[in-house]
Amino acid sequence: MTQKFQVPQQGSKITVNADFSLNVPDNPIIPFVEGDGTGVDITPVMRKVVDAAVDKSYGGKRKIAWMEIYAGEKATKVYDPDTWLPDETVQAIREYVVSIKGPLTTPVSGGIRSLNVALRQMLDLYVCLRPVRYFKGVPSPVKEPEKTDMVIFRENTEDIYAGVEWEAGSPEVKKVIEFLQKEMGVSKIRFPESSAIGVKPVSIEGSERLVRRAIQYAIDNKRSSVTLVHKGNIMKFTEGGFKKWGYELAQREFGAELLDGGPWMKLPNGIVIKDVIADAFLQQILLRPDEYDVVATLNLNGDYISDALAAQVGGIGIAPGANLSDSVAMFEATHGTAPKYAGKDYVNPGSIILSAEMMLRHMGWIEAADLIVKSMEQAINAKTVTYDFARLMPGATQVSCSAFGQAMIERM
Ligand SMILES: NC(=O)C1=CN([C@@H]2O[C@H](COP(=O)(O)OP(=O)(O)OC[C@H]3O[C@@H](n4cnc5c(N)ncnc54)[C@H](OP(=O)(O)O)[C@@H]3O)[C@@H](O)[C@H]2O)C=CC1
Ligand SMILES: O=C(O)CCC(=O)C(=O)O
Ligand SMILES: [Mg+2]
Repeated sequence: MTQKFQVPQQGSKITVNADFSLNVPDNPIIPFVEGDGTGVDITPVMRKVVDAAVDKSYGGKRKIAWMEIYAGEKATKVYDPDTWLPDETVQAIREYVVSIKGPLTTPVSGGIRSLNVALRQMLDLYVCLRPVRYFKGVPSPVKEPEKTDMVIFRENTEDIYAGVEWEAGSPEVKKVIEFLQKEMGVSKIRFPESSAIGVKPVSIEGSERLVRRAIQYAIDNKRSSVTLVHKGNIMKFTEGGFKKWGYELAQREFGAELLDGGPWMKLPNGIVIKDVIADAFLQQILLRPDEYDVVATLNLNGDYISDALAAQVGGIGIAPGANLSDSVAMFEATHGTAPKYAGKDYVNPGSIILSAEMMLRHMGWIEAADLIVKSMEQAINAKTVTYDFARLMPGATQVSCSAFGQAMIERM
């Protein structure tokens, strides 16, 4: 099949060195996936804002050569009705090293499995990095939102999220149940005739590489603690394993020592390694958010925690993220396609813009990244905001998705 996307003439590839540092040319080719639903609204605004920030910061010396690649509904139109995630899209994300994507729809119950999850698994993007911080002036449901300043490291390739499951009533699930009952002695499946079954794989390697990245991040960014969030009291070998392997790694690779007899630990530089059970964590982040800093957790917990923490600082309209392997980085918003608002130029583009801000920082284009943060802070300060903030912000001027991007550009 001939390649469906156009490689820009003017740009060149970002490359990776043996130590995983990047060589970023002045005109890097950055692949982007527009995304389904509100992707058509937020992705073009993100590109405009990024182009303006780069132009203002480097006076034309640097410029991104955007390259559209396809996934989701748009891929079914560009390729054929059954092609949701073309091989060449996956290959481009791998080859061009740094990319950004809009949200992709996953139907509930039947239909295709998540393309987002598939991308993370196929490219082994094992870290889902989601920083959560407060922007002054953003309306929040908590009294002191500025106390929430956490960086989530969510394991991105394993867990019940990996999608190993069988439908109720299927011949496959019957086989699995029979195996569990007859060969594994499982007697606790409450309704064996009508159960669907899912499997939760959690490995030592998968847990260790995630916790390693979280601890290294805490060290590099002078953070105060790393908290392992798990449900290890109930799921002893999977979530409990994650906690155990996390502590062991901290001790073995980072020289952590027991704190007051354990189980909490302390690194030689004072960073505390601790753990908390997931349900308790979800109430403590509301009551005492300042006790948490870097958070390392499994895939499903991380999904829930991301949206919950985002709400504390104003909602998923400004919650950015990155999916990372050792070499490849694919940036994306925390939120989904918000289908009811699709194509209405209505939603907040802040989340994908801040994901692009993370991308620029990752590329070492710090000045442009800083300019994005500054202009967003100023637009919010001027109470020029999209519906999600305006409905909670007395005296705000509600603007469209594209007008919010424009308001940022005017403040650069
Ligand atoms: N990485 C990805 O691509 C992701 C994809 N998805 C997929 O997206 C689809 C829809 O999922 P759903 O559960 O509705 O979750 P969404 O995150 O798409 O939307 C939930 C709610 O969040 C608010 N919201 C979402 N985006 C924005 C934005 N840009 N600005 C302001 N508010 C926003 C809206 O709240 P309100 O109604 O209050 O205005 C919206 O109704 C599903 O198919 C899901 O699988 C979900 C998450 C991530
Ligand atoms: O893949 C999806 O559709 C949902 C993913 C999601 O909610 C997330 O990664 O935060
Ligand atoms: Mg989610």
